[in-house]
Amino acid sequence: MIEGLTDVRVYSTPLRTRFRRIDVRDGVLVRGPAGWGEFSPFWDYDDAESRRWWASAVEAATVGWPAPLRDSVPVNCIVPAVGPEAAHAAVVASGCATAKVKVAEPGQTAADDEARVEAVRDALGPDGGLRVDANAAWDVDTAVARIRALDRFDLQYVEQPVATVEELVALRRRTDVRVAADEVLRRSADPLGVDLREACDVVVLKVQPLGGVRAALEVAEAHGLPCVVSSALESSVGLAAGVALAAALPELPFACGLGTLSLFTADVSSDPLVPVDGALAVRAVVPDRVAAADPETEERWLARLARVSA
Ligand SMILES: O=C(O)CCC(=O)C1=CC=C[C@@H](O)[C@@H]1C(=O)O
Ligand SMILES: [Mg+2]
Repeated sequence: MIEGLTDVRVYSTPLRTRFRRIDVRDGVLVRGPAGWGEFSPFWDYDDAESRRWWASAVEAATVGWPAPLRDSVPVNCIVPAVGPEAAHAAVVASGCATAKVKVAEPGQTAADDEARVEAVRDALGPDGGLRVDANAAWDVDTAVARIRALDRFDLQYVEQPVATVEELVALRRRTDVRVAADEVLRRSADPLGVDLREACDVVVLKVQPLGGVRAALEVAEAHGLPCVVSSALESSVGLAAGVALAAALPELPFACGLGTLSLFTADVSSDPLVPVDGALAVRAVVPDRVAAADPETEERWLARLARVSA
């Protein structure tokens, strides 16, 4: 057992829809004097990159989070790379006034993206917030053309359309649509030091990849741009850390990307962090319903935890 921690539980849950090229989400939940924390770096992250994810779990379990400035956090509905009917239904079922749509999925076409985004605009109505996330898939010319086509449906912003800071800067000179930075920040070795001036209008903050709520607050302060807190596709335990960050930010101008439990077939808690009227309550989560992972998954996570926490 790691010092100060009283419980270590491995969870594993199938996703409803393939997302980020995975079908099952798994991770470790740890309990300490301040509550529960989640450690769930994706399997394509190496041990060095996973250290910030571990720091986030340790913060949650041992010291907890800064005092909240609000008691609920508006969230967007997440729409994976599904067909237009399923996209429409996901938005309506969510009750959220804002939606984020995945675009540029490998194997899909520009027409697939446009049909999905059109269906989401239809479901939201003209006043809803509609953003897209390309996960760095485009080059600058492609991004300019695709964003122009998708902005027929009135985009709030486009998240990580191209891969690098330099490309973001070049793109921003050629589009009027707001640009949000995600991967350039969360996968950077130095999230405080990345030069985002001229690269984006919005910063996406994710608690685990940035090393905890306090570390993410420092990143927000360093960049001085409007922030959106998003999940790293976590169980309710990890989502609670995102909600705590969103609740502690001095300003929260946009809905947050924390409405991702709809992608899970089951949660670790009998009181899951799902949006009610488009918002999440700021509260602690107790994982009282952890479905045991298979022995091989359990073994893999405990070995990973031992390496990363060493
Ligand atoms: O931002 C949201 O609404 C949901 C979270 C989300 O999209 C993501 C969560 C986890 C991994 C990422 O590929 C993805 C993202 O790129 O933002
Ligand atoms: Mg993103």
